[in-house]
Amino acid sequence: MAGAGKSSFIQRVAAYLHSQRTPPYVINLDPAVRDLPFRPNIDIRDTVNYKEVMKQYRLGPNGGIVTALNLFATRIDQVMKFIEKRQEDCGFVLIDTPGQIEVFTWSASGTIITEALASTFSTVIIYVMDTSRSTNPVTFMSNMLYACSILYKTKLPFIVAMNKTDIIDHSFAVEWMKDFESFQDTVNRETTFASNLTRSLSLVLEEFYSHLRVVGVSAVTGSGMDELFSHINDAAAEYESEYRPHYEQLLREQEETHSKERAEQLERLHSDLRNVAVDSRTLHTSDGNVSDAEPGPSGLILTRGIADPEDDSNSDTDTDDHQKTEESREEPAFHSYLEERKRRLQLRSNQ
Ligand SMILES: Nc1nc2c(ncn2[C@@H]2O[C@H](COP(=O)(O)OP(=O)(O)OP(=O)(O)O)[C@@H](O)[C@H]2O)c(=O)[nH]1
Repeated sequence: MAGAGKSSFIQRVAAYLHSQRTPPYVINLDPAVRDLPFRPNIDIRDTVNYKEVMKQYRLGPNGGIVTALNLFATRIDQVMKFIEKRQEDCGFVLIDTPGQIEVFTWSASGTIITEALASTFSTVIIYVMDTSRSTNPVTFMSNMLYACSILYKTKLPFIVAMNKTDIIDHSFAVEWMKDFESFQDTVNRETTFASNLTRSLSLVLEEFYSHLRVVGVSAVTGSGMDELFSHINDAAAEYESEYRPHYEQLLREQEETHSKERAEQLERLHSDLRNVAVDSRTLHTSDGNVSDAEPGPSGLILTRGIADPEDDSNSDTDTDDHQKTEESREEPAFHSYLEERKRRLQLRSNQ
């Protein structure tokens, strides 16, 4: 959520990795952020001018961010190449995303970017939550619903980083997740519609909580980093054992579907060409012989337009008929003309 401390968290994680002598590769995907507490290696703001996008397309702030991300998503191949190049010397790639859930998680470009990354690299989602602003059970539940929807949308290994533990310890939230009664007791103190809904939802989320990795961190003090990385390593291992085979299976299925479609298209092409061949029936091989066999498509193309001497001699078209008739009429006429000329000359010589 906005202001949860995502950018501060990235900065803290990057500092931690630097201290471990494994500097990360950092990408900023938030086009609307004004000041970043870290220097990204790739920054969406270098590619797309968010303010200009808003002006040109007459959009509001969220529309501007979505459009900027759409434009950036068209370059994801290049981003992937940059990451691949740096894979040797960077063990981790940190990606800061826009906070609004509809802008990244539920947008087409957000999905394209996530899937491109997740189909190639060990990808882990970290949901940064503002612990100090989640002490109210209704706000806590909103945060959990956000987290849950991101998990179900991305279907990737997932960690909840409860940030700002320097302000308040996250143990109350962990207790609410583990102990349903304790959460109900807190909610029961309120009788609003939101609290009734929250009570029902907590039942639904029990299953989600049971598989969740939760860690308390402070982007300001840097506490919780060791535990966070232990969770990240677990999550990465989970990616390799469960998600990668799943993605590879999906890729194989996609490839199979494509090759099946290609084969069907080729088959359609063959049968179309066979239909053409049926019309012409008799075909001529390249050596000039007549073949009754059905040709392949290339045979048909090669023999098209080759002249057949027999056809020429036996040609029996309307035009030929017309020429023959004319010639047969012209010959006796010419004879009688010559006869007439001869007769006149004889007459003239006799006179
Ligand atoms: N006390 C305390 N404050 C924090 C912590 N992390 C972040 N903050 C403060 O929370 C505010 C928001 O932090 P950001 O890192 O900008 O949060 P963000 O989620 O990136 O914000 P948006 O990009 O606006 O969504 C800033 O004033 C930070 O100093 C923390 O661990 N403890």
